[in-house]
Amino acid sequence: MAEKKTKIDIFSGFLGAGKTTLIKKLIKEAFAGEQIVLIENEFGEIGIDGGFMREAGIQVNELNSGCICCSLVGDFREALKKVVETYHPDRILIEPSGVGKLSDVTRAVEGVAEDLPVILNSFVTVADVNKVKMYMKNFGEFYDDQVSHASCIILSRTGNASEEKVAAAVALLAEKNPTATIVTTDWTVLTGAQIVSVMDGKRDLVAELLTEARAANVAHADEDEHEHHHHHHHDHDEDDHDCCCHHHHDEDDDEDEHEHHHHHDHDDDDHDCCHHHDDEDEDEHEHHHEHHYDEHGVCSCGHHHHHDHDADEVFTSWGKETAHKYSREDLDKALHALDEGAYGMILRAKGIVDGGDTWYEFDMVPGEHEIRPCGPDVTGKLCVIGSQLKEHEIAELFHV
Ligand SMILES: Nc1nc2c(ncn2[C@@H]2O[C@H](COP(=O)(O)OP(=O)(O)OP(=O)(O)O)[C@@H](O)[C@H]2O)c(=O)[nH]1
Repeated sequence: MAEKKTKIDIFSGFLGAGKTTLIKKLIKEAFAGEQIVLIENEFGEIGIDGGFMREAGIQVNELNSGCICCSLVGDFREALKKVVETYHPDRILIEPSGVGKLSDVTRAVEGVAEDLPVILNSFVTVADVNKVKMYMKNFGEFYDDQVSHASCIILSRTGNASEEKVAAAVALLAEKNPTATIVTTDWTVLTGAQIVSVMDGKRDLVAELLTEARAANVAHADEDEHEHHHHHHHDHDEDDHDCCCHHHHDEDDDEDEHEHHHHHDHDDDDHDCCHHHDDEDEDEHEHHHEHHYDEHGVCSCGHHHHHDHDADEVFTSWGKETAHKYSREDLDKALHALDEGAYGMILRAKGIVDGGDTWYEFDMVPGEHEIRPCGPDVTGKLCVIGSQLKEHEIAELFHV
């Protein structure tokens, strides 16, 4: 009997895009009968997402480290091997850091997957419909890499977006990746199974139509030859038209083609985090070299980093554990303040804190935030990610 192969699905997406939300939905709605292992790589000092996954009883291997490709090749090889050999799961979901390059992740997974009974099933990229333009402009090096290497792109927050906004996002994404299926329907009205069938490539209408057209051509050629007039009906309403073509990611994708936009362009109408930096000189946009992997000669992933930037050269994170108590109003005020620009370019903040009577979890991305009551944790945790973070001021803002 053939050995069962574990499917590997990689969920990439920029900070706050909605990866965790999507994974939660799929685990609940689509993977209920399957044995799932989630491997996360949180960018940031405190991996807050680990908490809820642990609650859900799912094995989490958190790899808290800046350089995603390095940590993947180092810890990840072992983690993946161990997970496969110990659990023989049906699927392994990998959620890399929001600022990791998908190409680094997929290459690392492909490398370690060769000797294991696994198949790389999908490379999904979650993209916030409201931020496609802004992130492409400001963080193209990371963002475009995630977009162009995806086999399936799932737009988040389309429920509140206008048709024009969705169309504009699709046009930009399709330009960078003409072959990926782009899911535009608000995912709250889709079932998890519908989303998984797109990820698994079962419902690729373009492929179905191409197959149909090809079959029709053959049929016509046949007819011409034999002057027969049989009607060849090709029935494609079954879901088993498994076209694998869109899972191929030719290695000739030229990474050097990625432009390194680090200026802060703000001429769009999107909510953006950066509108307070218009007067910045492009060159002034610093690249923190605190975690410069070049000083070790070669990064352990073996990739050349000459013109590339590691995520942690551009993005930094600030994290604190705290027993401080925050009212909902305190949090609301602090999260609004973070979005004003005075604390650096904040791309993401999240945390779980003691609120006195209850605990609160919060999530912030540029232009919006959410505060939810939740159960207590062992201590409060705060995490802020962005570039040019004013750490001292952020600490003061949160009274820590
Ligand atoms: N309205 C709406 N909110 C969403 C959607 N997707 C995500 N969010 C919210 O956006 C915030 C961030 O979502 P996450 O799922 O944590 O995003 P993530 O990509 O895992 O973020 P990182 O942890 O930074 O990698 C949360 O407050 C979510 O509730 C969506 O489709 N619609």
